[in-house]
Amino acid sequence: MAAGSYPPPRSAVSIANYKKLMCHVDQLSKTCRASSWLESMKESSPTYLSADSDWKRRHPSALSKFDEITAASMGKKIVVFLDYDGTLSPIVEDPDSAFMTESMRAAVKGVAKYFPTAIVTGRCIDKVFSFVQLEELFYAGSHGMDIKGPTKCPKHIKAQAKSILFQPANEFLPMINEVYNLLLEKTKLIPGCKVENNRFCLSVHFRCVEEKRWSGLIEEVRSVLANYPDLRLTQGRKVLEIRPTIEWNKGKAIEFLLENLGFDNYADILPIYIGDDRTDEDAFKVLRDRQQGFGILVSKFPKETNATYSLKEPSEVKDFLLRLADWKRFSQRDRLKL
Ligand SMILES: O=P(O)(O)OC[C@H]1O[C@H](O[C@H]2O[C@H](CO)[C@@H](O)[C@H](O)[C@H]2O)[C@H](O)[C@@H](O)[C@@H]1O
Repeated sequence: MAAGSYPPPRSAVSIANYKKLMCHVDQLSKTCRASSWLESMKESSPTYLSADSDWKRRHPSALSKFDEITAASMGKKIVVFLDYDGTLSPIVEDPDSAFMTESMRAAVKGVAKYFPTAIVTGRCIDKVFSFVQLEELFYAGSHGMDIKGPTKCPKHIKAQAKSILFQPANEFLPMINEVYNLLLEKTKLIPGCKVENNRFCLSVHFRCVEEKRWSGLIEEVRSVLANYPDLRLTQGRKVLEIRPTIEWNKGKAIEFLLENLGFDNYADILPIYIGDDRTDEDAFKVLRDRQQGFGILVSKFPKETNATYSLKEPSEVKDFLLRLADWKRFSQRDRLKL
């Protein structure tokens, strides 16, 4: 008998046995779905690739190809997009302690002096602002579902861009808060688990949860979400992320920002996006598909990516940002000398 066929063949199996069988099939498929989540939780993100040398050729260091990047920007306006965790700050166990260094802050401030610069993060804006503390930046929090212009506008930012405020998932706020409370309750007995409210999305952290408890955790999370079909589950670096099912992500957020920065000719912009996680791939893909600008993946290991270039870790991100600001400063000075 084909599993799940309907109506049940009465001659072959009694109704009671059929129900038992269906229950078993249902359990089995739940276990399969949970175990595929479990497998994915065990992997890093995005998926690691084993062969190294070809990857480095396809995604060379943005530092070694710095001249190529600046050459492509000739006659164009560079716009800088920066992910936060794992890009500007190293990954740490406690999400509340993911501070960026003073020298990284100075490097970000340096690029923002010359180029429109945005932080694009899964965090809520208030939280990421408490880490970054730079008023001259655009912020796209909650995976791009909360976009805000700078509170202190550098001269090169057009006035209309300053007032940007866009929140495409507003109607989901009550639901997100309800699910946040349910998840707090459901996971309170799982040692090391932390639920973070990122305003328009939620994070369930399992970095500090013993691996033997991961399957229990994913079951709890999925049991809560079963009653909320308008929310979906994705995964980042040792974190389960819950967000509205709307067609919005970091890629859409950067498209929105590019279109609303107030430049006359959108085609004359060269966006540079630097990020380390799966959610950043949406932004890399937008740039790749539009053949506009460059994605830079931050990773020590080869990973499947839509980024063009790579950087190994936040300290290299800092070097890249410092170099970009220096390059602009010197090229402006040279122009003045002419
Ligand atoms: O888009 P991002 O800025 O990269 O935000 C993605 C998630 O980042 C944070 O979690 C990650 O960093 C933590 C601190 O280093 C680390 O403990 C955790 O394991 C990582 O997944 C943030 O806490 C999450 O809410 C974001 O979704």
